[in-house]
Amino acid sequence: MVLPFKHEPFTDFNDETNRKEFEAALELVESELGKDYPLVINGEKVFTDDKLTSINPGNKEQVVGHVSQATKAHVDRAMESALEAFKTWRKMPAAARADVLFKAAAIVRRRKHEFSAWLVYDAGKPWSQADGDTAEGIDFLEYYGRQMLDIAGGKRLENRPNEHNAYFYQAMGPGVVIPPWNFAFAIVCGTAVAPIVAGNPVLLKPSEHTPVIAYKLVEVLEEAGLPKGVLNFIPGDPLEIGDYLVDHKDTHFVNFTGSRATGVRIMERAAKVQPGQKHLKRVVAEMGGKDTIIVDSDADLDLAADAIVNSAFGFSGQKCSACSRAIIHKDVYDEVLEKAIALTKELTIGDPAMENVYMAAVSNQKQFDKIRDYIEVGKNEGELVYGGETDDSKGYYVHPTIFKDVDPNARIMQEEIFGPVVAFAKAEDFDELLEIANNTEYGLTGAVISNNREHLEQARYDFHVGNLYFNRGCTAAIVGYQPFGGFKMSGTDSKAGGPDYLNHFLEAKVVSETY
Ligand SMILES: NC(=O)c1ccc[n+]([C@@H]2O[C@H](COP(=O)([O-])OP(=O)(O)OC[C@H]3O[C@@H](n4cnc5c(N)ncnc54)[C@H](O)[C@@H]3O)[C@@H](O)[C@H]2O)c1
Ligand SMILES: N[C@@H](CCC=O)C(=O)O
Repeated sequence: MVLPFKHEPFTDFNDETNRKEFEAALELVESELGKDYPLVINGEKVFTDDKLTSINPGNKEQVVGHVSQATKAHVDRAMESALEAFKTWRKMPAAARADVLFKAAAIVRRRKHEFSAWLVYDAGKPWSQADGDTAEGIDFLEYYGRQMLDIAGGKRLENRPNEHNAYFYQAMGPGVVIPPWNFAFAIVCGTAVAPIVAGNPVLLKPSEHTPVIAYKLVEVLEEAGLPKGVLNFIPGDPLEIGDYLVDHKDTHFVNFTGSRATGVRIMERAAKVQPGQKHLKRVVAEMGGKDTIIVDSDADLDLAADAIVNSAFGFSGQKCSACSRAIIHKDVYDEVLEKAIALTKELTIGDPAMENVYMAAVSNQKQFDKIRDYIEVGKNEGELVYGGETDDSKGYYVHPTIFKDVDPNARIMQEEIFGPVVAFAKAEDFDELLEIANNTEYGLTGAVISNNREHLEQARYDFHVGNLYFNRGCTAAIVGYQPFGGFKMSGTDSKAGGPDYLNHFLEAKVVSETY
């Protein structure tokens, strides 16, 4: 009997014992940096000469690992092994498939700080953010295992005399999983294990920025008993194998999370039927955000400032859910801005491998350059009232940055920056707060800080985002509690960590028997 789902608790780093244990995990992982990692195809470890090097974003000199890169020929081999594995994995009882996930969750839980320490080095995550990422990965394993058990029996249909009707779900076939680097354990884990537990073998192409922690997941699933060929690990240059994976005639689905540009490209390519392809491909594409917190005239202003600062600067704003727009009622604008600046001044920034800091380096040079450029753009679009400093001499450090009096149509109000930059703007009344909140092409998360029940109810239906929060920040959805996915150009609204998620990777079948 499986216990009810409960989300994995976060570690309290004020506790001396927890801090010591985390430091020990960092030491362990540091002693393992710089190793070589293979592809995994049909359970076989394949080392290639062409390797990508993963570095610590907080300390560019430090090599986290050298990871073999797959070619198109490797993709073909991986697909063949996935097709072979599909023959048996799809018929494995749902409970047995779920057990692999439950066992993997138990393994990761026992080695939780070690996984988080890998995230500190591979993704540059501060301790608490790394801990949250690992906890979310555990949650996905526990939640999707249970969800599979729940739907394994199918749905009830009506029966007539001498006729028995059955409605059940079956796997679709092998698919491709393409995650981003920003939740380098949780999203990799969730987007891979959901189709797997549903019975579909997977080709996993991790982000080129965080391949080592992705390999650690592959090891765990193997240890948990996943049969060979069900999870093929094929890191590689997206320019070489990205389109090839999506276009492959045997790809049945693409489970993608990443930028709008890549998601749209995948959608378009996957729609084209290739020679020899005998099915339509499904695409789950969870993409970017330009997320807004609106603050009403009647609101808890300390809560508002806290929500804005933590949603904008947690993990340096590198969350699709991050608050990059704070739209404030004119009566409380100055006060909220002042409080937000005061809170931001208290944030600590540094190398996350050295101490438990609030913010660390951003992920990579491309990210750093992009954010720095947007800060320059912002200087012409509003008034820089805090931060703006950047330094990539040792790692990719960007300080938390606040602009005020920005036109809601300005570039820094419309384009996803994916860094620690938040723009403030003023609105006349609640209608205008909502109008500005909705005036982007994205629709992922948003929050309303208000004591006015009528206004909250108005926002419930008129604030067009997939994940809307009242009187809290707009980040940190929890599996099973806030299923996650966006509207508009934020994606296909897949609601990861929610009760319908596995259906994206299943076909419903009806069998009707006459007696
Ligand atoms: N909506 C969500 O749930 C969610 C969650 C996390 C991140 N994101 C978004 O992800 C973005 C940041 O991640 P990123 O920088 O890794 O995004 P990205 O689009 O650059 O890369 C995402 C993945 O796609 C791969 N890729 C790149 N080009 C490809 C191609 N032509 N074909 C196939 N695969 C290709 C990359 O190698 C990577 O694995 C942000 O826009 C963020 O908002 C969204
Ligand atoms: N699910 C995460 C965001 C994932 C994207 O980066 C959150 O709710 O903050």
